[in-house]
Amino acid sequence: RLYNETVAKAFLQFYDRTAQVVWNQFMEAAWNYVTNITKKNQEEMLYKDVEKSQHTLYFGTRARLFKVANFQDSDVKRMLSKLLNVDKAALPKEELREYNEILAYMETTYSMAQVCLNEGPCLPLEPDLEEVMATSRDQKELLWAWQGWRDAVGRQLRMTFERYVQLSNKAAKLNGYQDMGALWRSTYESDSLQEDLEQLFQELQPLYLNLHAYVRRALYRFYGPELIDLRGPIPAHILGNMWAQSWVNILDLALPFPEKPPEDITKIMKGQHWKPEKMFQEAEKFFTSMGLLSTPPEFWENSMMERPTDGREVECHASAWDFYNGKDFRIKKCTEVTIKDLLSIFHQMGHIQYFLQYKNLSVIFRAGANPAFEEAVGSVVTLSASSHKHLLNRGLLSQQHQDKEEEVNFLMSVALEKIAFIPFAYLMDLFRWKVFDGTIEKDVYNQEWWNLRLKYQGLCPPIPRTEEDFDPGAKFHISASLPYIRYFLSLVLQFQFHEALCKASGHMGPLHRCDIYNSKEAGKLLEDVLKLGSSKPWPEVLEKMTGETKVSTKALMTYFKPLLNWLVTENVRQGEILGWPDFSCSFEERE
Ligand SMILES: O=C(CCC(O)(O)[C@H](Cc1ccccc1)NC(=O)c1ccccc1)N[C@@H](Cc1ccccc1)C(=O)O
Ligand SMILES: [Zn+2]
Repeated sequence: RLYNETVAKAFLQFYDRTAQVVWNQFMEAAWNYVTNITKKNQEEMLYKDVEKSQHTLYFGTRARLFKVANFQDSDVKRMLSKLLNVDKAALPKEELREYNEILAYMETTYSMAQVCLNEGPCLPLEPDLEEVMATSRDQKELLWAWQGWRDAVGRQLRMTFERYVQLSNKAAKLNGYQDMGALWRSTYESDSLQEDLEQLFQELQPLYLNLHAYVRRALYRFYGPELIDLRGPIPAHILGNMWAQSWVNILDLALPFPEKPPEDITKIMKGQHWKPEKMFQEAEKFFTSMGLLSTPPEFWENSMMERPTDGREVECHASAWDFYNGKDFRIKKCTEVTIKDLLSIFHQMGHIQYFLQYKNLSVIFRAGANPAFEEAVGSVVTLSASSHKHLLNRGLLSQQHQDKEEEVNFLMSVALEKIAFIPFAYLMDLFRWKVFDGTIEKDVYNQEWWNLRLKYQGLCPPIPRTEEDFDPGAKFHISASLPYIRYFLSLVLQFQFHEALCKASGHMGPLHRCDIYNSKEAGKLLEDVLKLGSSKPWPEVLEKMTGETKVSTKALMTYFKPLLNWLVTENVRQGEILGWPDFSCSFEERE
């Protein structure tokens, strides 16, 4: 039967109306589960997931019947093509059930894991183990938390992950993809994605290598030669973060001008009696100050802003939720009153703003132009929110702190967050793409993980690792089957966005002093991009925002230029070796 364009439009309207109901029911069930982890709530979620998959499969198979080639309406063609990928719904019933149980098991194991002190309490990751990793300067205590977490999570997921890979690849093949990595990469609609990513990574290498050498020296000064080799990789447990993905918590050890320490904003927040709700209001106020949309009452009624104290088990990893009814939007976060959590809430509120802006589109287009755009929206606002100009304006700093040396100190704090993150965000999916395409076989998962950690981040595990361990599983996104390359791309994009929004706001001067707060012009530019959702190819959307159609590291390099100059001078002065040439993460063979 020749399906024509008119029929296609009716088909897509029917899809849209039914999808809103089915997706809303699934999101409610998923929300009930992650905010109250019980067997019953898991069963309810798995049931709603099956219903969602049946709906997806019904429309996915029928979308294939349309001869889109001679259709006129580009929206209709784009919508139909997006329906063709049914993801895991392509699996036979029993395997879909097994797959969903595996996904729930991995994510729940991660969320419920704790590390127990010999006699005494067991510590969850948030806030306790993260607090240890951020504040302890005792490498034995850091090792206890680092190893304990990997024993409690990674080791438990190893076998399940192997089956997860098999079923993921089967689902990908049933959708016409080589493997699940190919399916994940397809969301970027680019046939040169991997080459483009490698190019971006290479451009950022000088910045990372100089930061790595400088931080290695700082850690050497504090922990001494028994822990640090000035020509080698850095042990992964002393960087201030469970995964060494952000180094900002060791700023005190790496401050370029220690005689001009930055103010402790967390202390100021606590002194001003900030509460989680006020943190959320502060983030929302940033968006409304730009003329963007405010959150509806449902947001304030239904969000989970703190870890519950009624004994419920919850998933604490922060996330933003769209309930696909144009009204109900939520954030789930186990908020602590810290500057780190305030900035994280800005990031989550960026997801919410995207939901609000595209809520009148078909559900098919209710997504970011690509996943990196989704991640970049909240992060770009964070760049302004964390500027001294903004913090001073909001009463979170008592003075501007902008003499030359304080400026280097500030840029160092941003670099320890953003530049340290680059190789981590890049390798996370380099690892999984290789696992999915079979380059990394299951009997070498852990050593291949550490090969990548050495090659890209210049890190080594603090103690010998075996193939009973599964260290990648100790990171949320791997336990939750969440792609990660979006964060790498977002890191570059957010500076490109920042430059464009700062220009629109009429900002003159260095990028790191720009604050787009209150700028209606920047708000308008952002709004025009966000309300497109995923209805247009992302290069078109990028051009609307920045005038460019390609992701470029230029803005990021401009932002950090003053710091790179200082770092190069400092590293030359110290005679540093950049990188970790000819090193492996070897351990003396145990006698
Ligand atoms: O994981 C996050 C923040 C959580 C999130 O907002 O990206 C969240 C991840 C998530 C959790 C559960 C289910 C799905 C995704 N993403 C969202 O809430 C989200 C993303 C896209 C659309 C709608 C919501 N950040 C990453 C990377 C990062 C980002 C920013 C600063 C530092 C580090 C991390 O912590 O490693
Ligand atoms: Zn995010």
